Amino acid sequence: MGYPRIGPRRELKRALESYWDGAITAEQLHDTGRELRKQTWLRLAQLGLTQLPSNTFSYYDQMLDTAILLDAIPDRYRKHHSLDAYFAMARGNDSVAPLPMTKWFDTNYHYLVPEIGPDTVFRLRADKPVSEFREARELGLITRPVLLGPLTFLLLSQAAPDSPDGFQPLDRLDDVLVTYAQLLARLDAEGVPWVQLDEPALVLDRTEAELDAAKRAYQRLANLGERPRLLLASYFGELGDALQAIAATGVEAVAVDLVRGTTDGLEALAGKTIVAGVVSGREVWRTDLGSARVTLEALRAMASEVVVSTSCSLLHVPYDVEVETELEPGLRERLAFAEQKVAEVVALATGTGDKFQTELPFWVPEKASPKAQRRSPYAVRAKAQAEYLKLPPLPVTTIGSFPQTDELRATRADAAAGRIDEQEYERRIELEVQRVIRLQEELGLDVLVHGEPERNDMVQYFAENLEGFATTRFGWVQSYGSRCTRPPIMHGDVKRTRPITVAWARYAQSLTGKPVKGMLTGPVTIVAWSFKRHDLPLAESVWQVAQALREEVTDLETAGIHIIQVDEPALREMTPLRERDQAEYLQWAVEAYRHATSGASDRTQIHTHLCYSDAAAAFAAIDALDADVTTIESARSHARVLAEPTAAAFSRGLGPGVYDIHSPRVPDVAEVVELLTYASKSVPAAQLWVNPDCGLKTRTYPQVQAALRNVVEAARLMRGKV
Ligand SMILES: Nc1nc2c(c(=O)[nH]1)N[C@@H](CNc1ccc(C(=O)N[C@@H](CCC(=O)N[C@@H](CCC(=O)N[C@@H](CCC(=O)O)C(=O)O)C(=O)O)C(=O)O)cc1)CN2
Ligand code: MET
Ligand SMILES: [Zn+2]
Repeated sequence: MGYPRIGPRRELKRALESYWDGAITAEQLHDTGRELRKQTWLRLAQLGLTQLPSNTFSYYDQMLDTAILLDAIPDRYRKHHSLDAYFAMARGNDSVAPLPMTKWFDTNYHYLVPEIGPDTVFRLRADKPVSEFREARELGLITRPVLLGPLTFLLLSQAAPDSPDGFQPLDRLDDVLVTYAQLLARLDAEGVPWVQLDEPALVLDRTEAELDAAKRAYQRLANLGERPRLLLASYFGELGDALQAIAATGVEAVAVDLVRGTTDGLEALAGKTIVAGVVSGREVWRTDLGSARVTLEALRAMASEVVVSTSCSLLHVPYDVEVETELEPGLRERLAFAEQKVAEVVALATGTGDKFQTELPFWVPEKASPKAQRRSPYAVRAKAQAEYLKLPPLPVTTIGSFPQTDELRATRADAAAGRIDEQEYERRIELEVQRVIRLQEELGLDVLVHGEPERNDMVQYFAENLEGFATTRFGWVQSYGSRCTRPPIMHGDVKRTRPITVAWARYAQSLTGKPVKGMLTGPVTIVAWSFKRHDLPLAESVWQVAQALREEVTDLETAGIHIIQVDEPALREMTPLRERDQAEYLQWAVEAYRHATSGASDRTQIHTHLCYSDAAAAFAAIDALDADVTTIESARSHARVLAEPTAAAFSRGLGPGVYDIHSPRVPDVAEVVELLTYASKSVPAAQLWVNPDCGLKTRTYPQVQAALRNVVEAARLMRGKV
């Protein structure tokens, strides 16, 4: 369905960042891209894959590539040269802000949200799919170009700012289809035998009108005279009601996710090819080949042809487990990354390969745990905290991380390679904590943080310090653009064997008379951004992490930390895609969060932080977390979320972000005052906090210093007024 593209050693990341720094030319960047594509196709062919995808490469994001393919480029980006326009849409520049970025379904991958208006002119710019097809053909390989389908493209786009009320990008379906039809004709003329159209949006709850649109769209494409054969690819869940709509069209093949879905109802696809996604593209356990064969056998009775595949693109897993020589061998042999998964697909198709069975213990659910609850209700705690902490109105704080400098990353790399000993490592981190504390005191912040300099990543760091997780050396997975994470692998029961964050928090607190906020990543987020177990319900894994965090909260309190933040930026991301599954998830997710935090005494203030989340939709869940203070991302959207009735009903501490940390721009005082003035209309002054949108780790010190100075100044101006 698709393959990682960042490079086995993150070659694309390095090339992109060098290009953005002006250190290499566009031609050199293209050379890296070409080489990565070539290596990928050759490797896939060598592994025995007979149907190779193309056009799955991207310099930043496939959604953005599709907007370019259709020439749906907002005017403000048009004055730039094409590659620069592309990166301006992706990252912004001095004169123009980027397109918004958001989560791709329930993954940790982020896409750019195109803008479609009633007047957007669609025009085919087929260069990329055509040239990638030709590149592979020059290597002697015929590929299947992969395109984002028209439904998913429009359903994930946003209405351009000047659109009339009620306009939806999907209203432009007919016009977009004209361009897709031209594209299919163009690919046909190139000799392309098959085209894959990705439609993951069809596995979500869809209205009748949307299902009708899907049926109409694919009927129309299928009825074209000159076209390659069409593979409509669904993934991340079951097609449900969309199955009938698609079955009624003339597409030759349909890909179905048989890891998250079943074969139920697939008889509807009789006469078509079923591309059977039996190897998970989302998790890293070896496939149970025996039960996959049973599934494939069942399908043979339903379809004219069965093709073996992964459940979705392999973009979401690392390249190769063989290079992870430091993993415990007993664990490594149970794992499959992209290369191993392709080998599994080939083994299933050819009927070869060992009959590897993942025999894991069956989990017996424990008795329901008692309700996790703080000792007193919020109002009582708020009073105890106000008396104890004596914070000024509109307290100023940050979200946790300070800039991750090259020196810090080098320090971590030196420690890992044994070039410096533990003592020297700790000395360097102490110096960084001192610098961060001093800076915050100078700037006049009210609640300080230690800056997270010891953490490589907010999830990986905890995983490295808990039992039950393994971490990799090269297992990078793209999160957005050039940014990657190495998701930890949950493979056993999670246990905390020693305090994790306490020593650094205590050290930071010893340097200042102001309160230092302890900093933990929440149970849902730690699990969401890890590879999960498959022998244990998700809720149980999350609960185990919650128990470990609960112990950490108690130790932080004992060490004299009176404000503790437990971040849950992935709370919304892990929400099941279908509405019918959402209530149950929210219940156990919230329960786990409360288990992690409810050991705290009344006067300990619990903060939580959410970002990349549609806070308006999440306010009810946020309220249920029962945290004393919640900080959310809002600067980029000009705090519009606060206009929602759900926000007005929110009765706890709330810190809407006033500094967009995803941009190098420094907000001025007037701008922050304006945001705070707006916020103070819906949030009572006694509840309002002042903070950036998110952590500062991707920014530089000069930016952070200037921005925080303005934020503090704005808060002081506001204190006189509210
Ligand atoms: N897990 C996770 N998911 C998340 C987020 C997050 O913070 N964590 N934030 C949101 C947005 N996603 C993001 C994802 C990644 C990064 C990010 O900055 N990633 C860094 C890597 C972070 C990391 O793990 N760094 C390690 C390893 C650094 C490294 O590259 N080391 C070199 C060697 C360095 C040297 O020799 O100097 C190497 O291994 O090759 C460290 O600092 O220790 C990057 O791609 O550049 C930011 C946001 C949502 N999802
Ligand atoms: C993606 S949310 C980040 C929260 C974390 N405490 C930080 O500041 O980096
Ligand atoms: Zn955040």
